[in-house]
Amino acid sequence: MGGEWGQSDICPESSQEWTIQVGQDLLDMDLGAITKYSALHAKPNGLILQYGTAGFRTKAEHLDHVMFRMGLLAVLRSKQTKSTIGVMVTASHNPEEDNGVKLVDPLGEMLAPSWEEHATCLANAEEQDMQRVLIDISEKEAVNLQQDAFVVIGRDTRPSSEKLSQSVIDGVTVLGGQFHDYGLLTTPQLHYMVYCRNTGGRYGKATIEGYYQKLSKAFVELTKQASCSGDEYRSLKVDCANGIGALKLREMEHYFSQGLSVQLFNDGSKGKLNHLCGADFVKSHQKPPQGMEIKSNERCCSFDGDADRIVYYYHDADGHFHLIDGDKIATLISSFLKELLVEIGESLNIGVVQTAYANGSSTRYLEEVMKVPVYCTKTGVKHLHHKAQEFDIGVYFEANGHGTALFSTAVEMKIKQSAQLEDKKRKAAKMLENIIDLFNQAAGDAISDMLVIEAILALKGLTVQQWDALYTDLPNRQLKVQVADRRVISTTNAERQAVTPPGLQEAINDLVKKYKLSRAFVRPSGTEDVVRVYAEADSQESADHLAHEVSLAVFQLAGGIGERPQPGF
Ligand SMILES: CC(=O)N[C@H]1[C@@H](OP(=O)(O)O)O[C@H](CO)[C@@H](O)[C@@H]1O
Ligand SMILES: [Mg+2]
Repeated sequence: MGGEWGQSDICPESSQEWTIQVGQDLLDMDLGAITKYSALHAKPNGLILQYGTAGFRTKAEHLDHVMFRMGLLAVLRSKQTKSTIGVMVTASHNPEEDNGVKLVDPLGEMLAPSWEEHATCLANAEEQDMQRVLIDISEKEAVNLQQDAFVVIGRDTRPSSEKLSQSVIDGVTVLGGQFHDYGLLTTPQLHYMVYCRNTGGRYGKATIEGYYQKLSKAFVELTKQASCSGDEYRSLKVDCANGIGALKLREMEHYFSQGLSVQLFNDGSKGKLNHLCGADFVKSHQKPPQGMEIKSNERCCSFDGDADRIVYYYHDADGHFHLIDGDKIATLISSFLKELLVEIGESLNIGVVQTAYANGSSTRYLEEVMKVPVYCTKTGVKHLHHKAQEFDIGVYFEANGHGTALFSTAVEMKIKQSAQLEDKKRKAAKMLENIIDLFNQAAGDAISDMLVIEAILALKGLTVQQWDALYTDLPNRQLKVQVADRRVISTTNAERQAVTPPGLQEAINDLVKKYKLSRAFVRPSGTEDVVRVYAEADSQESADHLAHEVSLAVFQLAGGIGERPQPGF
């Protein structure tokens, strides 16, 4: 995982005379108090962490200082944006012993890139440099320290999360920020709270009740219109990864029970968080979670540890496992939305955003059958989210099940005018209005996505097998390779081609040529200290061979350490 020990080369040194430049309002920061409290959350000497794809993540025992400092940073960001900022304590699908933290920007989005750099500098500053770094950030970002600050905090169910979120609160308070601690929340619920608070309640009420009511009302309205409402459509098995999703789904289920009954598994009452269960396990092992009994053709889904990802699956009559991942979820959602737009008769544009991990069959189906434009961005939802904002309706999903749909103000305006439309169009517009309310537009959300999917399946009268049959995934394999320094690999073209080290891309090109319908790429992970390898081909055997051969090329050309990658999985 992310933690490294050594010298930080990330933060520029500022001038020795910085004290002279400090304006009067900077001195208003109670620097003495910061130093005093910071010592209580001391940084282990030499520990260096990087704000990665999903914030900071490492072993929980190394994170106390990071939490305190992210409390400080959230206050500065709140003052600068004159908005509420969120801080979420979670390590999502990573093991229970890990933890992590990420900041949520005013519209529920991921932290802006320049502030990610500040986060890294602040987290890595040695005690004696803390004041300087804080002042540097305030100066660079022209933070008005007189401004009020408000921070909202949420945490997952990890044993370490409560204490770590208290350290965030310490950081917020020492810089004079106000806060609201929501306690246990899913990550997307915290994003929702931030979005609500910064849009004057227009998006919804910033309470857990407000979240449950908004989504459930939309879901119940939608499913009322479904003509197929047999039991088959009304029950779903949910693997909650022994995480926060179980608590929140249990609280919420009675709000929507007239439209759907959920049966919860891995609800945290006995098993360990993310252990042999959850969306990440199911997607990467391509097998069902432990602790869930699946009868043939039953519709099942898995959340990850902080409930921002979801994948579906079922066993066919022969007992074969079928995974329905984020790509197929995006396909179902975008085809439904496209049909609604056609019915309403509006020429609004719709686009689907994926990453290099999207299965080749999904991209082909979307482009060639559905005639929907598809775009590829770098891994990490912030990239997909950003791209999706360019469309009237932007649907984005990572193959691992993290995603949502975004709707522009143009769409919302058109729907408002729908009262003047003829009957059939009005019905479609009403449906679209409810679907918009059902999506969490601040972030990918397992609970919200689950309800969207369930509503669409019911409205279209689709079984899980019919959904799965939209297209057939190309067999694929993902592997990890250990190297001394994964930064030796740099990529371009939305991570689909390696630029360095020299010779690596040429080697991959030669290997790919040996297989049919094949594709492969490598990239350094943003959340683990590994290089990820992805390969797909016309058969599982070929995909496995190709992935193995590419792993060997990485090992040889990018400074592999430990044992050479072995064939077989
Ligand atoms: C291949 C893969 O699934 N990568 C995941 C993983 O990122 P990496 O940078 O690959 O470690 O964690 C991210 C955060 O949860 C998620 O956004 C991303 O999709
Ligand atoms: Mg997650």
